[in-house]
Amino acid sequence: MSPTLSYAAVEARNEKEAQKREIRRYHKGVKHLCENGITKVPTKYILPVSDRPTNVGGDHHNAQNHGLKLPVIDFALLMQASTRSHALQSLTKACEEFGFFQLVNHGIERDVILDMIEASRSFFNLSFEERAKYMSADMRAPVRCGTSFNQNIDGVFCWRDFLKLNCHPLSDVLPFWPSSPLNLREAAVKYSKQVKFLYLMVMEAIVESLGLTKTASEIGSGLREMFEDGSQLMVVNCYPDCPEPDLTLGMPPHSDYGLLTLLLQDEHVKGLQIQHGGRWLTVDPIPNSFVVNVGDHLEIFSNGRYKSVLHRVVVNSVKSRISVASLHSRPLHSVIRPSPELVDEANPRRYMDTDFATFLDYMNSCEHKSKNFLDSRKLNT
Ligand SMILES: O=C(O)CCC(=O)C(=O)O
Ligand SMILES: [Fe+2]
Repeated sequence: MSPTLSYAAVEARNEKEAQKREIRRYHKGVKHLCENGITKVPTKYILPVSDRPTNVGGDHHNAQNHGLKLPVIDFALLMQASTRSHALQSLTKACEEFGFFQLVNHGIERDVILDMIEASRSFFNLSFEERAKYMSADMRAPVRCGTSFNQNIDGVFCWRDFLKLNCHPLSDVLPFWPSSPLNLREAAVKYSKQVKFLYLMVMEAIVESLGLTKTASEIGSGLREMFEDGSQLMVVNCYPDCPEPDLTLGMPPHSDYGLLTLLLQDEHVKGLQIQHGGRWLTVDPIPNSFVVNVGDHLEIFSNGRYKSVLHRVVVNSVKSRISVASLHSRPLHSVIRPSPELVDEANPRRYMDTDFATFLDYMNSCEHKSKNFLDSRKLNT
């Protein structure tokens, strides 16, 4: 016979059940929420006033009103012997001053890019049940669909759903990638390969821009291999239009963990903001370009000369936004450490060794805020 519960106990139990149902609902993602016709942002997504996009540091005139033209790096000029050294100087300046730049004349065919965007959009237009097949809490899964920033840990959720495709080694992971929409695999394979090539070229230029001649000549042709066998994670971000965009964010302030991120921004819908000079500045999209940014691993590798920069995403009430970020680093278990050529008496080593696996463990264990992972790797110099 079951014990009789008091009225208060029944109420408390019902309340708890309702809360659990609510949490399960949020874990289904923002797209699902919107498809069910919400007209207000649920409390779970409402940021404290100080973290809201319109009110950073009490400065109501920041962010959205200030467009930012990031430094532009012309890939074709970087690849041409007669113009390389000038282009390298621009690259150094962009990495030192902004940690971000826009890469134009990158040579990736327009169709490859448009097909990737189209396939991404189609994926998020699939039914919830279809997308849910790829939901997983395992950070190392070859494919992972989810919501918010780190949904297992985030106190306040952010207004983003994502599809993460592990791209390396491709032949091992490909069978796990979504089989619908039908064009997704083909589009993502073509796109990821071409972006990887672009990354390798830019990374080589960055090694040169850091003046790592010894590293480059010692490793010789091995330099390419050093990065070629690295990890590549493609993150397709979907930010549905939001009824109250001032209360929440598509992504909270964060830095990317890898060496470099190559980001395909929506050409028509702004949203990316970077922190520069103590303000949040909106990046104006340049058609047919990539936004490239320094990640934590490059900050470590360059012994702090190039810094990863905080960025976040704001949402809007009119148009949903898609972006595709390709995050590149060394292989999962390779050690990332400051290049010995950048360490001497005047420039002591500023970071301890780390690797991608350590980062994943960190992400699983605490709320990833701002640059706290990188801070945990800093040495007191
Ligand atoms: O959507 C964007 O513009 C930025 C995405 C981003 O920061 C990321 O995926 O790490
Ligand atoms: Fe990012």
